[in-house]
Amino acid sequence: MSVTKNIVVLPGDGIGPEVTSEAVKILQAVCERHGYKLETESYDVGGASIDRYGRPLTQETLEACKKADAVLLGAVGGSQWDDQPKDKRPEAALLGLRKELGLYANLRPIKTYEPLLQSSPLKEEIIKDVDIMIVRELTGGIYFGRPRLIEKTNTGERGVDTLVYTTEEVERIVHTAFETAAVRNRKVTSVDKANVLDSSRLWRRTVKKSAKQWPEITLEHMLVDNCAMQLVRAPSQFDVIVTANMFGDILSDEASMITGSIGMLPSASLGKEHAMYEPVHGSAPDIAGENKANPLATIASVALMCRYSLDMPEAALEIEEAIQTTLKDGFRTGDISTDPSSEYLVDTEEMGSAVLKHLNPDLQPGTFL
Ligand SMILES: NC(=O)C1=CN([C@@H]2O[C@H](COP(=O)(O)OP(=O)(O)OC[C@H]3O[C@@H](n4cnc5c(N)ncnc54)[C@H](O)[C@@H]3O)[C@@H](O)[C@H]2O)C=CC1
Ligand SMILES: CC(C)CC(=O)C(=O)O
Ligand SMILES: [Mg+2]
Repeated sequence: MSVTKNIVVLPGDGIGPEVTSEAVKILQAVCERHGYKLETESYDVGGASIDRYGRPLTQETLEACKKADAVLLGAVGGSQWDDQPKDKRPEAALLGLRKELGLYANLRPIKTYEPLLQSSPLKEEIIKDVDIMIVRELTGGIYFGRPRLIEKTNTGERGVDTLVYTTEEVERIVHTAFETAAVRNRKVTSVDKANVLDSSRLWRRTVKKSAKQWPEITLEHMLVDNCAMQLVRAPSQFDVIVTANMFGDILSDEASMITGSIGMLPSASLGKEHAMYEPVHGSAPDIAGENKANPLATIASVALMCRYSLDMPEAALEIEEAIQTTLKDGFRTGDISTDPSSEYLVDTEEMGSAVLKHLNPDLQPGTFL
């Protein structure tokens, strides 16, 4: 690994630029501390790219992402681009990046932060020991299947989406899930809808067959509707959840409330050659431009970047520890605050600065993995 870390930053739309700029501050600090030079290049993506170039993702941006050590993305989307044709919508940039960079494995850690136990709408005794890794398949399934269209019929219109999974796609995500479980608590829950969908029947059959390579890991199968319920009823039963693209998308937003807010959940999108890091949340147009967004999901995504892409595992621990101590000291953005008159109620920039101040070299074991 060279002494320079080259990162492409794609701030995107809405709160994306606000949260990525706080995360870059943290990345800069840990690179300096560990003797690396950080070089960042920023590119428009999503709606910002449509406004500037007429396209949500340019070839230049894609090429830059391919050359970088890692990519940090904020979020894309907003109602002002709703009338664009589907392949020119901001979200097409995200799907395009994932596909073109081969990012088939999306890791979404959900771990309770002790100081936030009271911010969750769920009871403390239900969420207190939660430590789940959702492993979401990211480049297949219904978001990518063809045909996909809306067409006229004799009586009106019909909309069509297509859900396809191949054995190869299932095998490689199962491999990620089992290898992840092997360094965690050795349990994989494969979530599907095999009582109805053929793609899920193939998924389940392939998972069962592949699982034989990891006899030391417990495998269970769960239908997605039951899983949605179990995540609220008894989330500590889960270690690694492996699931299809859309199921993982929905279940992770649901699971974010275990931690208190969607503003807390980071993610790593990994492929064989490239990696992209992004918060689980979207562009939050309702609070965009107000300096109100919680930057911790994006800051925690930078920790994952240090661990999986930059060969800086100590820096990952430092960032995760700094988030913990910042929360322990009481700092809260609005989404995780239970006291609107607290002197510790902070804005996006203040939260980023608080984490920066808490970066501490004397570390406890990390929070994720
Ligand atoms: N990865 C991405 O770029 C994603 C993009 N989107 C896009 O984002 C746009 C808005 O989508 P929504 O369904 O509203 O989902 P969203 O995740 O942007 O927002 C849902 C709710 O959570 C709040 N929220 C989200 N992130 C927050 C943060 N960091 N701090 C505090 N509160 C936060 C928002 O204010 C909003 O009330 C849409 O155009 C959608 O397509 C949605 C999800 C992911
Ligand atoms: C464009 C969507 C698939 C983005 C999203 O909601 C996600 O990846 O979580
Ligand atoms: Mg989502």
